[in-house]
Amino acid sequence: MSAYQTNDQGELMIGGVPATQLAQQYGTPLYVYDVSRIREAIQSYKQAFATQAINYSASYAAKAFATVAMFQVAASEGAHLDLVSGGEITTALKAGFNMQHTSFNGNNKTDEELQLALDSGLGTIIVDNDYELERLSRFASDRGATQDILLRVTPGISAHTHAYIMTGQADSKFGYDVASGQALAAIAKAQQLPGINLRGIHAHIGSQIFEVAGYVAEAQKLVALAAEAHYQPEIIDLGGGFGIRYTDDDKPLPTTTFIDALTPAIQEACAAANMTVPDIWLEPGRSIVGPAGYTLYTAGSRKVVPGIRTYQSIDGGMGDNIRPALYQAKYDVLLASQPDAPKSETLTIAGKNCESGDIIAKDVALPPVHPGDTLAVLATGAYGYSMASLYNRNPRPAVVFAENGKSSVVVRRETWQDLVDHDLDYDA
Ligand SMILES: Cc1ncc(COP(=O)(O)O)c(C=O)c1O
Ligand SMILES: N[C@@H](CCCC[NH3+])C(=O)O
Repeated sequence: MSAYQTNDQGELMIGGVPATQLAQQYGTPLYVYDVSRIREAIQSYKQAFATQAINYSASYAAKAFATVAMFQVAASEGAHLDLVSGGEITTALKAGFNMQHTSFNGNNKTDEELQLALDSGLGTIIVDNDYELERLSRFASDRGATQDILLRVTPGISAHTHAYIMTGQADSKFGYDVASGQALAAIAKAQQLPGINLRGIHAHIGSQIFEVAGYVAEAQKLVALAAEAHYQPEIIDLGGGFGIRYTDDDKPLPTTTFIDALTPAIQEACAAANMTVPDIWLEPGRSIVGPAGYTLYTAGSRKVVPGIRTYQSIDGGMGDNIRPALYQAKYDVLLASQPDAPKSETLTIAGKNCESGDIIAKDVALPPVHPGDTLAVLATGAYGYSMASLYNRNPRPAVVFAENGKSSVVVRRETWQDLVDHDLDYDA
């Protein structure tokens, strides 16, 4: 699929609605999702597994974009949810999500979060460490309950991605270390503790990954760990991390390529270890919502630094998209009214925050841009809204869903008044 769609007039279309119309109707900066693309991405996991003789579950990793409306779309497509905080659990409850179909990850779950998970009947808690395991055992036993869990382990695999989003290598804050024997000990311990039903093993090797080799190695490592522990898992959860296209530099693999590689890897490893093939669980986040999301901005002031570059400022920036500043992430930018017009300008798209590093895209080729024009940044659907901040007291943008030519607000725009509503006077 092309990275974007246009209508007969050559205008950028999102979910069947012209992007300039969305900008006019709802204001900018604005997050817009093409909901059909979210649905297609969820279905791509189902279709990829359909050809495999294996039981599976695909949980949407909510951290990529956690809102009530998104969880309702996930439910309508039959996806499960992976949650990482009390806030995400509360969002799932508000969305009316079947909590049995959710899992709960995180390296430092608080007592309140564990109790909320138990209160809400959350399906599977993915336990990260002994401190959590012992408290969960106690909390569940105290209420006469038994909680299904997986154990999160760190398999010692370095995926080729940005250092900040690598998680599977041994030097990581997440999970029980496999190499030093922590994971082996945890499997034995979890099987003994009251209030705990150990259903399997979980790992996540990183994010924005474009190779199957890491997943194959991960699958083999998890099966080997189970075999060494003389433990037959019901579930092996390989996490998420499937890479997407931000610019032409990124070459994402089709979902089927990943599934076609990791399924036989698990089957063969299980056959060699004389184990029954467990269910495979995955937790894709970025690949479900990333390409479906656009951020619309209005062009404002411009500064030409002769012989160096031209800064074109927009009415948003690092507050709504921290990824360029945090990971040196690259994005494509389009002139929404005529994305395919001849590109005669080279512009650096600068945010409005008080940071020199608040640059959304450097030296991008664009048609002539004038103040008031709508600019669209592509593939901002994952980790844009969910990592947004209030830096400089810029309110967070609204989120709009567009599908089949219709659009509606699913998160209302924050106002300046919202920002001060939480402030209290201090009687100095
Ligand atoms: C445990 C876990 N599962 C799933 C994900 C989702 O990853 P991605 O959005 O790259 O698919 C993450 C984030 O990297 C994660 O930490
Ligand atoms: N937030 C990161 C990915 C880390 C995901 C969580 N483990 C990103 O924007 O790429």
